[in-house]
Amino acid sequence: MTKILEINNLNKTYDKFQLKDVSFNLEEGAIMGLVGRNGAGKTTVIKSIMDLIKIDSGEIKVFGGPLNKEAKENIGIVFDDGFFSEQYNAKQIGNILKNIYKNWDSGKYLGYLNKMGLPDDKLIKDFSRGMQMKLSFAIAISHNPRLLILDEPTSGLDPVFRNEILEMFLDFIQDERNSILISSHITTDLEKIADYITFIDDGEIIFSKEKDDFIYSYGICKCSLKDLYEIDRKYVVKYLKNSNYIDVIIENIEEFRREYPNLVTEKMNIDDYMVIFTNGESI
Ligand SMILES: Nc1ncnc2c1ncn2[C@@H]1O[C@H](COP(=O)(O)OP(=O)(O)OP(=O)(O)O)[C@@H](O)[C@H]1O
Repeated sequence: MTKILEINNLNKTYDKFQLKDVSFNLEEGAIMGLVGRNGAGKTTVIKSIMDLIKIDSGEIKVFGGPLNKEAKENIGIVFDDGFFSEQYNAKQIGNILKNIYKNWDSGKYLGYLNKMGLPDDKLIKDFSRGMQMKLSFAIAISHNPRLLILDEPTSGLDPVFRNEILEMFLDFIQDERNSILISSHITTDLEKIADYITFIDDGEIIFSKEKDDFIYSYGICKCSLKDLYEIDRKYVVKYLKNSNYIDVIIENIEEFRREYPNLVTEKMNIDDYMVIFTNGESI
């Protein structure tokens, strides 16, 4: 598989925060969800990829090479904060961008505005947040990028809006050449559309793997402290004490179920993993 994005041993230090040897890859035709709690480093990774901040060390390749002008033309980016030109309407923005992007496709842009029910004559400052996000997406996609990078694109949107946007993401990767890197706190969205999940915690990658691999290899065991001490520690990623039981992240869940048929286990989801991992203890 061709790699669209390769990040190797990325390090970046702020006063009180560090990205530590961050490495992961994104393949052609795939959607990768980047998850982690507030302040884990997701936006810092995205800014590093886009060369918006100076990194300390590491190597970042897009489309197999450095982020040059041509590579930038092939990336569409959506950040969650604010809109760059609120005093314009969507039509005026299209006219500006067609002079900036070599591959700007006016027909596609107007088609997206239409499909998303966005008026082209209303000032952007009068758009709702959902409308602004949809417009950001239409802009990001209308210069025919091969890689979309989206930082919290669905936060603050209602489920109907979110669903429409998720459908557009799936549509975007249909041709199997395009890829998406999407950071989100709405892990249920990622469970719906992502092929890969990368979990970052306190500047470190905890795992980066296929979503199906995540779902099938991990599970939760709900047990007592006594049970916990009887479980072979090779299965235990972390555990979290609750008021009257313990949640344990179990690795290699199928084998675990065969070895401990009497213990109660449940399917793992990304939210549970993040909560137990970040608040829990190692054995
Ligand atoms: N310019 C900066 N100077 C100093 N510290 C910074 C700067 N930008 C970000 N940080 C710190 O780096 C850490 C990671 O921030 P980042 O925005 O990457 O997290 P995030 O995972 O995107 O969080 P969120 O989900 O809340 O958006 C935070 O502790 C933040 O305060």
